[in-house]
Amino acid sequence: MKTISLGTDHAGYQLKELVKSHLEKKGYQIIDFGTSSEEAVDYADFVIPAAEAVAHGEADLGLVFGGSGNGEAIAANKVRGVRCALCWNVQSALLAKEHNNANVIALGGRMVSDAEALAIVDQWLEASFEGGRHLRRIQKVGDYETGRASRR
Ligand SMILES: O=C(CO)[C@H](O)[C@H](O)COP(=O)(O)O
Repeated sequence: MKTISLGTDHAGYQLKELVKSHLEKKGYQIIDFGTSSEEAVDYADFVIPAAEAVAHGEADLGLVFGGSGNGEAIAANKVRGVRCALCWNVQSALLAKEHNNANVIALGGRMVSDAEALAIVDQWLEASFEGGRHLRRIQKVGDYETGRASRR
């Protein structure tokens, strides 16, 4: 069974706990990088470690949470090797895997209902990367990230 890393700030804490319980019931291994309460914190301190766990191969996939998910996606995408997609509905989650092969997704706890969030997570986990033209595209992004190809 896959290992999934989790990271959140205070605004995503409740949703992180809900998703954690949902995934544990399904048998996933969880690495929880916190935060562990609704006390205000800075998302970079929790999201970047969760993203690094994916980049370093300690986790297969990662989930990051915040109020909107925007800053969390930005932070996760600073980690080399991470493709983090902000997901706000089931369709965006499906495409995050089928087209982008996102290895991390970001969710906004103030943006989606609990039911929507669980449906998003399940859709992303169940979907498959299509490859083909999408592989070529994510490879170009990866080549830029590793400095092998300038886009100018
Ligand atoms: O979504 C976020 C970043 O994109 C944060 O969760 C949000 O900015 C936290 O806001 P506040 O400190 O007002 O609770």
